[in-house]
Amino acid sequence: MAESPKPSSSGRSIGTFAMRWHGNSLELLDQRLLPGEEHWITLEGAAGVAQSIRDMVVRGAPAIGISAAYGVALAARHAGGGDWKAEIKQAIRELAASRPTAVNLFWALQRMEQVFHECHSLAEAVKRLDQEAVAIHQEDLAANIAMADHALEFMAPASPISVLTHCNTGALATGGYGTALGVIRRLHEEKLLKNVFADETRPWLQGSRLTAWELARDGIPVTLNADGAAAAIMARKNVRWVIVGADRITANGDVANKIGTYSLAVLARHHKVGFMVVAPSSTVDMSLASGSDIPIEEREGLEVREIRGIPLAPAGVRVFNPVFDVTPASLIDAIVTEKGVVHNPNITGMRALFG
Ligand SMILES: CSC[C@H]1O[C@H](OP(=O)(O)O)[C@H](O)[C@@H]1O
Repeated sequence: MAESPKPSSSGRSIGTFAMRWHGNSLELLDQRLLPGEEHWITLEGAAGVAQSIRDMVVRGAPAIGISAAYGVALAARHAGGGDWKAEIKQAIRELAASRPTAVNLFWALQRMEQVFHECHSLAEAVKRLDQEAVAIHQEDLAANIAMADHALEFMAPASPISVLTHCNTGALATGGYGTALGVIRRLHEEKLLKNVFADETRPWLQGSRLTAWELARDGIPVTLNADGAAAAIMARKNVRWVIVGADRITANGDVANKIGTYSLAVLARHHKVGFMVVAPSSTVDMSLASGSDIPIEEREGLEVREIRGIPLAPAGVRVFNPVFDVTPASLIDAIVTEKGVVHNPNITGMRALFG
């Protein structure tokens, strides 16, 4: 079971699988080095947190938002005391520029900025921004638990099922339990999980390096597969659901998620396998009408050409490396959030839950 945030005796330390908040510093588990090495990085400023998000030391839409919130709290904690307001505003700008697709980042920064504007002194800002960041973290963990409840009630499997998942949506990517992986954890806890097929999820390998590592640590039955095996698995392995996370969900129910999610949705529809998206409401962006409005991050070609410095392609070959894609609502059977389930998502269903 992934760790849940635990306040220390000082009440200032909140720890989970991927991050530890100490009030004057943030520790991040460097996810670039997993599964081979568990190395923690200690950060004392917003710039370091922004760089860690950009470099994917920490990744996963909710975890990006939570880390950014702690980054703003660090900016207040270590403000020089001169023009402290300018320092905090600059920190928010730097964090907002770290990655473009996961709306959780901007949702969290907006919450922190709202609190910041209510503060009349640096001392007040230090205290209240710390409290708000911790609240964002703890609310995300609570949302993870609520989503698992809603998903189990919605799926209501009569006997253990096999599922397939993509990327990493576990404790490493969230406040400490998981979105899609939280549902998978709950299926296992309820003895309703036969097996999880985990896509390796090229090129960054969140599936082989992170999901397989998380699930194996928790004794959850996981089978790692090449991304290209997903179709054969759906054709032959009696998978009941494909369960994935999200980085941004628009007003009509379109979903941006890790590259490869869209093809899984097409395959699932073809093979009559259920397709479920699990994400907290901090991932919903009702200001965008459809998935075509979502900014899709493209990362360095090196991430495809090499792995840890080992060439996998001719040096300098041109690469197209979008790290997210958009799955149309029409291919999604259910979007599960802590506020409830949108079945066969569309603008009406999304508005009913998110206004
Ligand atoms: C609950 S994590 C949501 C989402 O974030 C991941 O992207 P990345 O690893 O690039 O941060 C992936 O798309 C997950 O599904």
